[in-house]
Amino acid sequence: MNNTPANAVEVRDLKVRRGTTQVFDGLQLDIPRGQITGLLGPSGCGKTTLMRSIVGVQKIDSGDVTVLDDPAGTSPQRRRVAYDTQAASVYGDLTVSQNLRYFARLIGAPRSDVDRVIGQVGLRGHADQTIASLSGGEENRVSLAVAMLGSPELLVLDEPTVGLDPVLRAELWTLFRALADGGATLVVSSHVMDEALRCDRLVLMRAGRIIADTTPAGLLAETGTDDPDAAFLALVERDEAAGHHAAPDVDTVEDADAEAAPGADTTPSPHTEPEHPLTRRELREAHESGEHHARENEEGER
Ligand SMILES: Nc1ncnc2c1ncn2[C@@H]1O[C@H](COP(=O)(O)OP(=O)(O)OP(=O)(O)O)[C@@H](O)[C@H]1O
Repeated sequence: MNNTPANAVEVRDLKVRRGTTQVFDGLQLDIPRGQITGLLGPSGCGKTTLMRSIVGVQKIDSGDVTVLDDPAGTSPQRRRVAYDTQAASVYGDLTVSQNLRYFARLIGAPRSDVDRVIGQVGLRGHADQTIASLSGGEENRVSLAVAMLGSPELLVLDEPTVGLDPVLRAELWTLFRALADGGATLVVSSHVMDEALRCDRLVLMRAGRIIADTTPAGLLAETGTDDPDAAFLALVERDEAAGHHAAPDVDTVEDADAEAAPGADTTPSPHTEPEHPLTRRELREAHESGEHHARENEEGER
């Protein structure tokens, strides 16, 4: 196993089953520090499952996921790794700044971080609005702001720009670049291929496999096109020509609820998604229940 400190994340022989779907069957991946790595691929290819594995909330069957030199999900990472899920995980009846002050206290981030992150996600004008009164895109930006509290070393962002207009998307990518320039490592998933060109590195996934691990320039050069969508299609065709299946076997997703860890908060709420526990949300739950959620990864999915 390569323990190069230059990597923020190392995935070795990862096998993950979700329900009856074998999502990964021996995945290998290195994610370098201080860069923006884009995770791209069609819906269901395993992007979220990989992110969950990196932040340590996904039960794995076998393999190793090493994050910032420790096993994924271990307690040293609680403040060093942030996870922004697809579903915003904030309190609807609190204002933007109340939410951020609350989460800042939980993770021990300086109070001055609250103003900083509200400004960075462009929500200064909405700081005193309740979450329930925000648009979906604004609410997602609050969740992103929560992830940025405490200046984590690794930010894992699941489709952070979904539903945003092109101007806001461009602003957020400028922010991601500034965070990486400041030394942070970002893992960002997206369906939008033109966002791929803003990453330092691209991991293109298909049906639980990595079909390309490259750079934007490498992707375009390798496929002889200047259009990232065409480049991705070319790689998919190449993958198909090599005899790989289009999708993993999916028999049922009926047992999706079985993924909630014992003790996890499964109370339905428009602002939480039990299936995707948030690292900072875990902190909140641990705070509220007095329990330590490191055990979630041990007990995991049933
Ligand atoms: N709770 C679950 N129970 C059973 N199967 C699941 C569950 N969650 C995900 N899967 C399956 O695992 C596979 C990978 O899903 P995952 O959410 O990681 O994909 P994704 O690439 O993030 O998709 P999207 O871009 O739509 O978010 C899919 O086939 C999905 O149907």
